[in-house]
Amino acid sequence: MSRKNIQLTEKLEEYIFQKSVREPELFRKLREETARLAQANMQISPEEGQFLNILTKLTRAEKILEIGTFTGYSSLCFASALPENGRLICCDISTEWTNIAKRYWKEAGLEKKIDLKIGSAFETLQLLLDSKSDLEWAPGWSFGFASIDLVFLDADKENYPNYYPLILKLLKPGGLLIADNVLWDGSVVDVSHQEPSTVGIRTLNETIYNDPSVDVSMIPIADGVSLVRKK
Ligand SMILES: C[S@@+](CC[C@H](N)C(=O)[O-])C[C@H]1O[C@@H](n2cnc3c(N)ncnc32)[C@H](O)[C@@H]1O
Repeated sequence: MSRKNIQLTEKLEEYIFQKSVREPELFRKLREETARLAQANMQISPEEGQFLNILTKLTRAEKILEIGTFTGYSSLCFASALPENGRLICCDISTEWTNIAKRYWKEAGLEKKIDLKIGSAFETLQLLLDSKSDLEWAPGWSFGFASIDLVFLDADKENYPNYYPLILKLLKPGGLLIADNVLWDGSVVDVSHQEPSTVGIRTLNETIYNDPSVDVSMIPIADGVSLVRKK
């Protein structure tokens, strides 16, 4: 019985890209623009983006929350997979980076499906949980307990454990949390790494593993992605 995942050589990675990634031209343009930023490595890969896109379609998610938008690559992947009546709520602390995202939402014709909340993720999660009626930045939608189909977590890693209980409350039963960077470039298994980001990710991974209220699968795609289904 094997517990081994295939080791990806550069050649195999290239093969996966060549034979599976169908990246729209506009998405590629955003990657090129983001590559000029010093923080470009925060952007998800096209392979992961396509994975998020297919998960959105498979789950038939209609209401998605993204925590950590940056210049918008993952948001394009989610919004382009939403049905006509679907909505993506994006949350980030940076107007500078999300202004880039906004340009691409417009160019992709997806801006009417996306609402942006600038502010700390913790505050936004609380706001969504406490709100019974329309929020001025997300008109026409109600939130609160068990109101969201899918959450993508890709912001400040040290706070992942603080976000988790709020996310679980916001998710509908059967809803999906997609947590990004759960392998954190391998540092989760290296005890010499005790920086807050690594500790945050380790704590989240442990919490999810011990949480009987969810199903989980940790997938070695990109920097590691956990799929967490609320029972
Ligand atoms: C890894 S990037 C997100 C990448 C993005 N998903 C993409 O596809 O390009 C993380 C983002 O989280 C944002 N962020 C950091 N701390 C945050 C916080 N406390 N609340 C909300 N967003 C935060 C950063 O501004 C940054 O844009």
